[in-house]
Amino acid sequence: MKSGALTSVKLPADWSVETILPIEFQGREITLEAHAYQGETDAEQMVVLVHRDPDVANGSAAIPVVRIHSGCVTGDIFHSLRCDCYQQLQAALKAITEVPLGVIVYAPYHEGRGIGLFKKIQAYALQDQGLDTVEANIEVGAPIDSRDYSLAARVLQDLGMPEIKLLSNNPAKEQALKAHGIRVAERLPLVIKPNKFNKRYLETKRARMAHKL
Ligand SMILES: Nc1nc2c(ncn2[C@@H]2O[C@H](COP(=O)(O)OP(=O)(O)OP(=O)(O)O)[C@@H](O)[C@H]2O)c(=O)[nH]1
Ligand SMILES: [Zn+2]
Repeated sequence: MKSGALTSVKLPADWSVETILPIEFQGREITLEAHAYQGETDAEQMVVLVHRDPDVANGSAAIPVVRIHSGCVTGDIFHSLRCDCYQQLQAALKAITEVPLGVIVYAPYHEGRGIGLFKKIQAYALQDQGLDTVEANIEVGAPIDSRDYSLAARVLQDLGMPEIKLLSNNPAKEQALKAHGIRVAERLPLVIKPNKFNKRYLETKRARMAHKL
């Protein structure tokens, strides 16, 4: 295990394991590396999928295209139309498999922008009554966005990826990674066409959370 540049995150001795994960994607079988990481607490676990194109000479030296994806049970698993998470995840999978080196850092504990599944559904119920996504978080007594990117940054360092191309529309995510020592060479947009269920949510992200939509 390589030692990372960041020392702020206290990690257990055995904080990473690695295996191979074959997946079916768009009718094709793709074999990815799967790394699991364990943060300071049991709750902070993430899986990192790495795609390396075996046909590209020295592909591992390329600047990786990276998606840091916040867990969304309703979207990622059930393809909810209230958010854009599922489509973003699919677009990210496509993007990482089309480059010499591509990575998805999947953080289940970032569910609901860090407030967890129960409170997110509570916030949805308030949005049904007219609140927007920001107001609803405040109403349930939660921060608007409580995600912490220190572990993600530490993991990228461990993987030998101190410089990345970030798949995201969220400038705050880019800033947070930079603050934790990751160089973001480029931010690659991941814009999904709105539908009638997520139109207001996406509009609020643009207007109140500075997302580049
Ligand atoms: N609290 C809360 N969380 C939500 C809501 N809708 C989606 N989420 C969560 O928001 C997270 C995704 O964050 P987003 O703000 O959509 O996007 P982002 O990750 O900041 O930015 P991108 O990189 O551009 O996708 C997931 O964990 C979702 O579960 C909502 O209305 N309230
Ligand atoms: Zn979602």
